[in-house]
Amino acid sequence: MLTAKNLTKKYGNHTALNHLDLHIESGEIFALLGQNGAGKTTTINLFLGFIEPSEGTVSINNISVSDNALETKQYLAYIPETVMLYPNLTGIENLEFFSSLAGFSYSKKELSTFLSKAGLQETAHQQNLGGYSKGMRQKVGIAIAIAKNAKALLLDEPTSGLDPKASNEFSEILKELSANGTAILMATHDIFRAKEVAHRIGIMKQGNLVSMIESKDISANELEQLYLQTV
Ligand SMILES: Nc1ncnc2c1ncn2[C@@H]1O[C@H](COP(=O)(O)OP(=O)(O)OP(=O)(O)O)[C@@H](O)[C@H]1O
Repeated sequence: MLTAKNLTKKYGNHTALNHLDLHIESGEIFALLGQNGAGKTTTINLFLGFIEPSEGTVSINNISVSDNALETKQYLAYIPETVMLYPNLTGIENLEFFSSLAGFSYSKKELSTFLSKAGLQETAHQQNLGGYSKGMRQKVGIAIAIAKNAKALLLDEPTSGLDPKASNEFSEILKELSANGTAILMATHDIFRAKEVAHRIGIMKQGNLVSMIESKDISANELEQLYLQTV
């Protein structure tokens, strides 16, 4: 579903991402670990089409992002570290607006069901976003992904700043989306969460994907050791 071939991004003489080869299947959760500046956000931004590769290709559902930026966006949902929504609109109104941009027209009841599926308590559906916590905004981001029926979900440090319970709930929702066939690429600094939620984990260093592990083959402690040895 998400494929990078020989994907490289240079800024002047600096190589932010170096010959990345990666394929993430439908239903797979892939976590990218790595120190600040390792190239995780660059990878996500290339999949989103926010930046152009210097070399190589990136495709979603076998469609090239460079050649068909609009088409590939139909398949994608993106949750950045801080989900930016309209503070003066309610949860339902935000969801209505963003799903309409993707060409969907849902009833208020359907929109409310998506928010509940994303784990947002019903009392918050009619409240303005301005009063939401970070975790609640992340849930609206998840609801947008559900409403768009996204085949692929890109997440950039989605659990940073969430309390452990909110982070755990978030991981459970990611697992449900994956069970329904969504491919998920998640950049994170949370080694424990990566082990918990991902099927495979990649560790990046200075633009290179230097380790790739099946999470079933490693404990959280071993993963932490590997991370510390790698970066
Ligand atoms: N617009 C830009 N111009 C120049 N260099 C950039 C630009 N964007 C990113 N870089 C560089 O590319 C490298 C990779 O950055 P990237 O944001 O992908 O790292 P990251 O792994 O996401 O880090 P973090 O964990 O801090 O979010 C860094 O050295 C960064 O300084």
